[in-house]
Amino acid sequence: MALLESNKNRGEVRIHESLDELSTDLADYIAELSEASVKERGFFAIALSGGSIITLMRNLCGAPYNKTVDWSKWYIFWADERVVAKNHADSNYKLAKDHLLSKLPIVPSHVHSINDSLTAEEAANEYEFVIRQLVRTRVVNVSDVSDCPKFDLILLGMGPDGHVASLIPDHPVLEEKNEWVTFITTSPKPPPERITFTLPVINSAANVAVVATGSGKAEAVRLAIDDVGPECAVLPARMIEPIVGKLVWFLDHQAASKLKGFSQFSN
Ligand SMILES: O=C(O)[C@H](O)[C@@H](O)[C@H](O)[C@H](O)COP(=O)(O)O
Repeated sequence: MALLESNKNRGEVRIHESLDELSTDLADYIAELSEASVKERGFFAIALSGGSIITLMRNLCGAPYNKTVDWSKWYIFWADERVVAKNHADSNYKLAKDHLLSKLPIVPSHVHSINDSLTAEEAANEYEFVIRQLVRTRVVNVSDVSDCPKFDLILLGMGPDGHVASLIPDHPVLEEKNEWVTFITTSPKPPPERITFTLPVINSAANVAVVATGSGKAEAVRLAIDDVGPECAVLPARMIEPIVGKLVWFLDHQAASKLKGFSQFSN
């Protein structure tokens, strides 16, 4: 793993030679944040996304993490979810359950997935209500600087169009300032109906990690990280700017290949 120093305002940029190396680093990073958070607050509230990020977290299921991580303190949420039944192949809950959660000793009542019997709007409202209850008891921390929850870690994938969670480019969802969880019915990446954390919630987290791999993401990575002028300001991934939290990018060489300063790693 190497650190790229090009645009420090955009967080820490970690570049990996292979997906194996990235997975190892990602598991280490998550385990370290879990330890720090459990020590400090007694809980670890982590929000997952859908897509390749789940399989890239696979190392958490093996040694040493299966023994060293205090899984009993983990509380699982989703930064976005597709509005389908929980046993549907498109469900982000199912993806995480099949590849991760079923292999870890996480307390079932600590897994907070959406209610799949509701409409997208109802599911978003109910999910926000659930999070509000957990903020009240401080299972989920509260931000000192915004009227938002402060998740210990929000993990995001990124699409080739620069979307993160279900915050898609040029959509009014990017303007949502009042809700914690909202919904869309027109996602270009199927399925169209989704619920999503809003930008204020993501930007209030203690830690946000964006994971992007493959050459198809290289242009979006460049627009999200490099100093490329005002036109990139509307890219959802560029709008990830934690107010006081820490932003870390996990990239492989292909996804990082268009970043300024990348050539030093490619020889
Ligand atoms: O439910 C979803 O589709 C997501 O949460 C979405 O934001 C995803 O993380 C990105 O599209 C990256 O997905 P890939 O890593 O599979 O490209």
